[in-house]
Amino acid sequence: MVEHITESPPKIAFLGPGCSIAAAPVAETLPFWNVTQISFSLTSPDLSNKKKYPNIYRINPSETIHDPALLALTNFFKWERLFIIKHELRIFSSITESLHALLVEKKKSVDVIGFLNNPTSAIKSLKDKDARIVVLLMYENQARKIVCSAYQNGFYGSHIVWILRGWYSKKWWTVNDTQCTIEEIKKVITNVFYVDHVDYASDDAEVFGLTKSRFNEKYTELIRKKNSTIFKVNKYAPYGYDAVVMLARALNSTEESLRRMNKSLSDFTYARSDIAEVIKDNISNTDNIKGLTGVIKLDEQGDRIINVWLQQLQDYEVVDVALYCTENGSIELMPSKNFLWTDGRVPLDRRAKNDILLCISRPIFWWTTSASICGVFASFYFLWINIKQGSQRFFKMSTPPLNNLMIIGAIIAYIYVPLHGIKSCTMEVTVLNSILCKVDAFFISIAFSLVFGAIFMKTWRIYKIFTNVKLSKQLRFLTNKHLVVLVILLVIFDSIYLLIWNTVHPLQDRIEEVLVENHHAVNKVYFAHACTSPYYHQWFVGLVSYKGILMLFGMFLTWETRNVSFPGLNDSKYIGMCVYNIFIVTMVVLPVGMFTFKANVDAGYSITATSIIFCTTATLVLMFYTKIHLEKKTATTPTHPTMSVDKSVIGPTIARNAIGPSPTWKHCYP
Ligand SMILES: NCCCC(=O)O
Repeated sequence: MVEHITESPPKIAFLGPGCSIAAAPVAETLPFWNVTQISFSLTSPDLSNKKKYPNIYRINPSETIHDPALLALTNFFKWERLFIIKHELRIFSSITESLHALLVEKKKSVDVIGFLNNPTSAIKSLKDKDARIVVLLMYENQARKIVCSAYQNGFYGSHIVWILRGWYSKKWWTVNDTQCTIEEIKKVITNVFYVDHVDYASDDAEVFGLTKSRFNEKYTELIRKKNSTIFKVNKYAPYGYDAVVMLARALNSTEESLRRMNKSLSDFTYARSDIAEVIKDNISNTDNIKGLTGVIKLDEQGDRIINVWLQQLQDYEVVDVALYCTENGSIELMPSKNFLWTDGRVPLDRRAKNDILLCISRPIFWWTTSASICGVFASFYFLWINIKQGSQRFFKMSTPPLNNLMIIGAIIAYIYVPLHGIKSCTMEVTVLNSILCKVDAFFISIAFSLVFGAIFMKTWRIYKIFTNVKLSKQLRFLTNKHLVVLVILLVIFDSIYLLIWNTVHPLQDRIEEVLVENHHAVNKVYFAHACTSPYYHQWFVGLVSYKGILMLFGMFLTWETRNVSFPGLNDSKYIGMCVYNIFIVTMVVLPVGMFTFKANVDAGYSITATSIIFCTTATLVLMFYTKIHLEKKTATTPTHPTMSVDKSVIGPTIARNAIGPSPTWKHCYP
């Protein structure tokens, strides 16, 4: 620029330069010499700033002309989630600003990722965010880097769409300046769109002696004769032609205007701002003249108004598939052209979501329900035996009232199993399910208190009998009535706890996301019904803690009385087995079932239901079947209660109390 300015004759106007990063400083400086500048290829939105660049006029449109066209393209395919990758140059930052503002105004989700030299982190970020629709704002050499990095990082496929600027050279991916081969790059650019302002008029009218087809022939011929590694067909060539035409016309009309003022263009010096103003006026007024690129219309910023092509790369050839009409915002589809997609479908802007509700399968539900029904019948049978045989020695010694409570607990536990699995399996929360949630919690909690509470009380009494010196005083509080009352107190405590829980933070049915499977084009999201409440975990831990403490204490008592062997306390061994059984099921199997439920509803429910049925049945069998068996056996061969205690194991205290049936024995086993 300085060379041109300093060399004679004085320059009235500049044509170019070709790239915004070179043109911006020129455009900022030329006004000091009163020189006008015409652009045929500068697209930076910054150059529309008339305060900063008062002397530049663009025969070509600004990049912002593509924004509404790109918006229309995304609307056409219902893409709402977009990613912009920009090269950190001023031109692309300003393009990004205007595009981002428009997309956000239209409620699109837009994520902008910038890069300077190494595109790897940008690509990794796209991959992490599962980007699908990616707009590239960069020169083509950087686009090749991006695409190569996408290949190297496996970020490509039929689900990804790239939207590029149409001013890249025709086969821009064939330039070998990356670490990828052309074939590798071609694997990435399977779904590519260009937004590209129109470069030729629709008709073949003559402009200054040349039609567009003749111009194109001459231009391509010229390029062909040149060194093909340097000279490539540039889409701005007809704009260059039109720029010269427009400038020539403007200078002609300027001369006319100046003549009326008794001035001439030949009077121009760098100090003649008056002449510069007339030139600028005449450029601004060259509206609606016909050029090779169509009718030339400039907006108030001196930028060209023109339609935009929406093009698609089909079989690695650019195809005009639709025309965006800038003035009315409509899209005109090209009748003979279709959008083509590598897998035959329009890619989605995000993984499709396929919601699947997991339900307990019918066979599993019916199997467990059948087992529970059998359990209920067995429980009633044991209840009947317990009541009927209550006066028989072995039943009587095992505390029939506690046994009754235990059987009632077992029945409730059995009923819990189908109740837990019967919840309606629809994609909506129902009132019935919420009621079942609450009932479930009451059932399992009360069942536990009745079954384990009864067993615990028995163990406790055995422990007291064999470890307490002042047995007579203590046993007054270990009568059947007292123990039954204690079990009922546990049930009351449970009920109060659950009532408060459900009043303060009611348990509700909810549909929870339990698993997400990421497939290429679709996200399978699995849901299941779950009972939950605010502060669920805190409430749950509270309930389980007190039951856990009771259970640990029960374990301790069972361990302490493990060597007691006395036919009068014939079920102590079985009580111990029940306690271990309940402990393992409650502490290990049930939590496994709860956690498995999240990954596999059927497996989770099966584990939970089976463990409850097994644990309850084992308890009933151990506590009652053995007694029935013993009762039958002793009915045929009468035996006399004897007591044997392994003194070395149970220690002196137990041994001392275990010398013989105490007079207070009757208090305990009336
Ligand atoms: N329109 C292609 C060149 C971009 C620019 O530097 O203005």
